[in-house]
Amino acid sequence: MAGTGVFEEIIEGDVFKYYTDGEWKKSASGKSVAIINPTTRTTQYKVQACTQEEVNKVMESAKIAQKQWAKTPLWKRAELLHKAAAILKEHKAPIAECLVKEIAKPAKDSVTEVVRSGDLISYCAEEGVRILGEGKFLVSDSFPGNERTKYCLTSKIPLGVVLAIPPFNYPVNLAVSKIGPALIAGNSLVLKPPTQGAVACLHMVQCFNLAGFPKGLISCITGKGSEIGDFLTMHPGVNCISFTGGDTGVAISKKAGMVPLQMELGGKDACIVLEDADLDLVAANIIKGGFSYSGQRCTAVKVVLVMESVADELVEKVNAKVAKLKVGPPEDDCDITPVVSESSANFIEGLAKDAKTKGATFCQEYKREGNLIWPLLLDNVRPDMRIAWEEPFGPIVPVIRINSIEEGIHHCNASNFGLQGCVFTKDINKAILISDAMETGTVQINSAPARGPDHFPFQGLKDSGIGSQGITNSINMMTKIKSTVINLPTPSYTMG
Ligand SMILES: NC(=O)C1=CN([C@@H]2O[C@H](COP(=O)(O)OP(=O)(O)OC[C@H]3O[C@@H](n4cnc5c(N)ncnc54)[C@H](OP(=O)(O)O)[C@@H]3O)[C@@H](O)[C@H]2O)C=CC1
Ligand SMILES: O=C(O)[C@H](O)COP(=O)(O)O
Repeated sequence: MAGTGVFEEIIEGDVFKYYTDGEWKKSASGKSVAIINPTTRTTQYKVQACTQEEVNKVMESAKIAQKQWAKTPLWKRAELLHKAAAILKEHKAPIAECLVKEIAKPAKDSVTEVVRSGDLISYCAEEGVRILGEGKFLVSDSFPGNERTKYCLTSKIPLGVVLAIPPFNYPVNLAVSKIGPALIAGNSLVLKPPTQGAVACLHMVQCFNLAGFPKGLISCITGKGSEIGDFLTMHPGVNCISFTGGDTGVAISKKAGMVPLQMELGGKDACIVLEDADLDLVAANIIKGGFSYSGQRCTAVKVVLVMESVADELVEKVNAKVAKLKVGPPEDDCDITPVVSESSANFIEGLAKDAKTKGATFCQEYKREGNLIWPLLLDNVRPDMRIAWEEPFGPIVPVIRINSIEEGIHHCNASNFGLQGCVFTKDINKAILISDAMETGTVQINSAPARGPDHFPFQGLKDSGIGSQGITNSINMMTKIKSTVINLPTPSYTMG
């Protein structure tokens, strides 16, 4: 159960504490933020509403701790990360329980998220040891006009204090996808968890605490993003921001100072279906890609662009599978669970109503109880409908019928998003041409979009982000290059 056993020290009364200087503390604000259970719509947990003064102290400690950490041998950093990964996996049950209660993630998927996060941390440790153990050696005579008088040694060094802000939908996994690379690269880390998902994050942070990381190296500041977010992201002590979320990221990138940014934002992932596609495979991937975790994934299939000649058959196959989806509470491991908040449910409903008014075909009856929205396939969606362009982050998948491949590519590229996309066809040559034409960070051939496995590069074009994630890319992004040049008085050429 949350806040018990090894997690007892992270809670006092009914409010979870925040983590700073290797200790769990109550905020001087005396205020807390309520976390609403999306299923019951009542307060499930409370976390501290941290103050700006507390943020200042955390930044100061992070700066001091980082200096020492950067002098810690790489193999020791890796060893501690492996330890944290093992502790996290050992305590997967209580952490998964938090995910079920805070974000209504189905029970089995919640466990998977924690285990995947442990594996991600271990992989960071291994990859970091490999790629940070190497540098470059350059000699000057390769550039015109130079003799071999300069030897340049380059290595990757830490940035300093990394600020990590993950979203609600993968609070643990998208937190460790920032924490692991930051720490192995010699940075300190300040985590601002999403409000929904904060308690799961606090439990995860306790696993790092139990692993024995130095005081101040990792901190976790809680509070509403709308209240402390700007203070954190504009704080002069921050040397790098790694953010995953929605439009907030666009605003942050305009306000942040001269620091490297890693932004993974929204998406409107298109699924282009050609006439020769295996329609059973497509239907299975629309269900998995569009409806898993009730469509609350940045990589969810958010619009199907299917050739008219096979559209009827595909819609029929998808509908048959939608009918089999289990709808209900996350505790029962249902496929479709309540969406994260009432405002999110209202937004999704707004998209459905707009589509109804404009004449979309509702393949199922629209049904909602509280935050629970039944899965819905909308056929004959047209470009004048909001659902054709906006991301519902809910269990609604629109289908647009197209008459040519060019029409599909045009719709995909007209989006302001460019995260992922997918194409279904048996013709690999056509698939490659379409992949090259789609303006998205990744294109999946014959499978639904996905970020994982976690070491794959993951990046969004246009409003979908800045930079690239994935373990290797994140480690590289959280370092800078340092060069040392040895200048010789006379040229020296190696003769063997
Ligand atoms: N490309 C990707 O990898 C992914 C993208 N997303 C996108 O994220 C969105 C849904 O996630 P959601 O959590 O609602 O996204 P938000 O952008 O609302 O929130 C993301 C994080 O930002 C925090 N935050 C809010 N305001 C500020 C601020 N002013 N300054 C700094 N931080 C702030 C939030 O805290 P708090 O919760 O306290 O408000 C939360 O931790 C969707 O658009 C989805 O597509 C989601 C997952 C992955
Ligand atoms: O936030 C998200 O939606 C995730 O980045 C998606 O991860 P997945 O595609 O591996 O489920």
